[in-house]
Amino acid sequence: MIELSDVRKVFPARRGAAEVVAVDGVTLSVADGEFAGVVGRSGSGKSTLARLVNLLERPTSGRVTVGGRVLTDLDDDGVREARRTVGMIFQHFNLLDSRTAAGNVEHPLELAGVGRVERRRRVADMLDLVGLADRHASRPAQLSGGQKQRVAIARALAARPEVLLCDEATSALDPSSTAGVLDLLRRVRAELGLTVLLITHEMAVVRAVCDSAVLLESGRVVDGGPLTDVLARPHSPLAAQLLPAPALAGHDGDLVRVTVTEAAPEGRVLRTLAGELGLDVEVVGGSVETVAGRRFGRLLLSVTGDDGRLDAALQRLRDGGSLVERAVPGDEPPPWRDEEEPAPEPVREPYEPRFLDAPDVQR
Ligand SMILES: Nc1ncnc2c1ncn2[C@@H]1O[C@H](COP(=O)(O)OP(=O)(O)OP(=O)(O)O)[C@@H](O)[C@H]1O
Repeated sequence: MIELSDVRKVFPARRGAAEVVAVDGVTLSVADGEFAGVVGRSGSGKSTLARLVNLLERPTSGRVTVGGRVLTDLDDDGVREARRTVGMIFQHFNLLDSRTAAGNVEHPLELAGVGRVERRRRVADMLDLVGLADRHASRPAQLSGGQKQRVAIARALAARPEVLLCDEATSALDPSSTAGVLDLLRRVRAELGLTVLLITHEMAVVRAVCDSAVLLESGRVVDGGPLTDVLARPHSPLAAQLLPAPALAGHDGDLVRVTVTEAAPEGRVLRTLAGELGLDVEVVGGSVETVAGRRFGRLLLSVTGDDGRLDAALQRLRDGGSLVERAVPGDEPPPWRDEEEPAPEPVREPYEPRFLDAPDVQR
């Protein structure tokens, strides 16, 4: 379980730059075994939030609890020890070039003082788990991006963490490697009962694997919850990013937004408007997808015909449980582009200070 209670992180002013409030009073709870996403535009505080969970950054104020232990009450030695219960994977893998896949997975176990026989056993188990047993002797340069991330996952899991933090873990991968890594994360979550906190700017990743998500804006949580709740809320800014259907100017008819759930499917809306009323209906945007095992969607219709009949029909549809409303151009922000490059990394302390001893560390 991860619990953040009113957590704030302020980076002090430096070299002429003003102070930055990166995380601004976040309260968040991720249950044992939950797969939770944190999304937001570049600079909204996602990575800082992830680094606060394992105290790579100490919060300026607030409380961080992982697995029942209040990390913010621990001294630096206590935090180093507790950090073993929190694995982390990164966009650029952070593997040691000079070591083989097996050597990389073994590294944190060496640092933790695990004996040689046990180390070897766990390395073999972990490489097997991520499907890379036959590449144990390969060096990172000989592996694809997806394989490197699998090694990084094996390394993160070798110390048997309770929590796995994934910071843009698929952002450097092509779509098929992304799908493979997400499948693997889903599988290890199920097999090992892990709690996963996944930081991403890619909505497709959230739709594919998360049970819940929060939307960060300027360091604050502005929306969130189980995806099945979020996607059923017509005015959710997070749903507008997960299944975008923004109203754009340039359509002849009246715009109607339909929120699609299994309890409120779009069929009745289309049958009523087009079939019963004979209005001219065109789908001008949106999508319907399976998320968290259920069918959800947001559709934007352009409806041409008698205005008064349309209003009466929308009211009747709402009374019958359909989620419909008039939309006007610009009433919700356009989606962030999935391919949007995250901003350059700010200078940060490394994941594991002792990795710095290695001359070939990649960051
Ligand atoms: N070590 C640091 N020192 C100063 N400012 C920092 C530091 N780390 C992050 N920031 C600032 O905090 C804000 C949030 O940054 P953060 O990297 O957490 O956002 P993000 O949502 O992860 O962005 P991205 O998706 O681009 O990685 C930004 O304004 C960033 O410049």
